[in-house]
Amino acid sequence: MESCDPRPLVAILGSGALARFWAWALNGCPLWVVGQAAPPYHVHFQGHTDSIRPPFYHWQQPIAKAPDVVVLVTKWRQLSRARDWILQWAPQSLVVSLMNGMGQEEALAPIPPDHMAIGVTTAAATREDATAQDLAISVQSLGQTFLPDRGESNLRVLQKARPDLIQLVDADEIASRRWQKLIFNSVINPLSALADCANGELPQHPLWALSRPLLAESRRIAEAAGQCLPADVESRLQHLVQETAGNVSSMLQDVRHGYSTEIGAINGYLVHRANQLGIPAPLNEALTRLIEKLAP
Ligand SMILES: NC(=O)C1=CN([C@@H]2O[C@H](COP(=O)(O)OP(=O)(O)OC[C@H]3O[C@@H](n4cnc5c(N)ncnc54)[C@H](OP(=O)(O)O)[C@@H]3O)[C@@H](O)[C@H]2O)C=CC1
Ligand SMILES: CC(C)(CO)C(=O)C(=O)O
Repeated sequence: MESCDPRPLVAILGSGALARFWAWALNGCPLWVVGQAAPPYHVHFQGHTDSIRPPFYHWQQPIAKAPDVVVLVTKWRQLSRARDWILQWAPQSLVVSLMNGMGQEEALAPIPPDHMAIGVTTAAATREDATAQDLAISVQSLGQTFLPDRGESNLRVLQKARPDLIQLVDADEIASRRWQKLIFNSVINPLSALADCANGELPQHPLWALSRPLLAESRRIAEAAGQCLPADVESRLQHLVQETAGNVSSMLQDVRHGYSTEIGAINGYLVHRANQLGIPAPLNEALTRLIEKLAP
């Protein structure tokens, strides 16, 4: 029998920290997770632990029904597999990406741009798997999640499910928020990966001396690309570092596990845009090379 639930069916692609975060945050909504690490997931937040067991499919498993919305929260190294899954199982679904970095639209081709809603989140969760059977995350910050408001009713329903977490904003606001997040990641992620420390320890580390010139360089690139960043971007960066103080950045987690990182979509993207615009990006280029050497 057809379901008459008016809420969209959500497929969360990926079974890592952010995927588990959204499975927890949207618990109670019709959703399932697609990935390699099957539930239950234990979610530690503010001294409490919730255990959730969302319906789950392995990547290669056939699904019963196409989802209305796909929430894309894999790492860049797994993006082509996620794209192929969407093309096979959910070609008409709305794809909401909350991945860090830029260039998803190009990387997800041939999925049409009007099937994509690229958003951005400042939520922070760390994967803390004890064993392959004991999967957990620690939520450091609920953050804010911005999605484009293009009149899609499915996104409005999702926003109403978690109005405390999700905001629908116009295209200019999304672009500005994405650039801000890109710039924050371009500073916090490679510096924490090189310093091998949690975000909150960074300001005391000698490598943090690079943060100001790096921020200035990235800001020049953003402005040359037509993005006017808020005047207080530096204090916003410091605030994010404090808010995610206990977090091991996603880039440092990758380096520690010996996985390739998302540097190409973060600092590498800034270098690419700087080259297109004919302006220098020596710090972003140096950091990209250092991280690529650390985690090829
Ligand atoms: N974590 C965070 O706080 C934030 C992350 N992001 C972004 O979200 C995206 C996803 O990041 P995140 O969720 O942190 O990535 P993770 O490193 O936690 O997970 C990445 C992938 O690792 C695989 N995986 C999960 N569990 C295991 C396991 N037990 N053993 C081996 N592999 C496992 C999953 O693969 P599979 O897909 O096959 O299931 C998963 O998609 C990235 O673009 C990131 O930059 C953005 C904001 C905050
Ligand atoms: C906000 C931040 C820096 C939290 O660690 C993040 O997005 C990441 O780790 O990739």
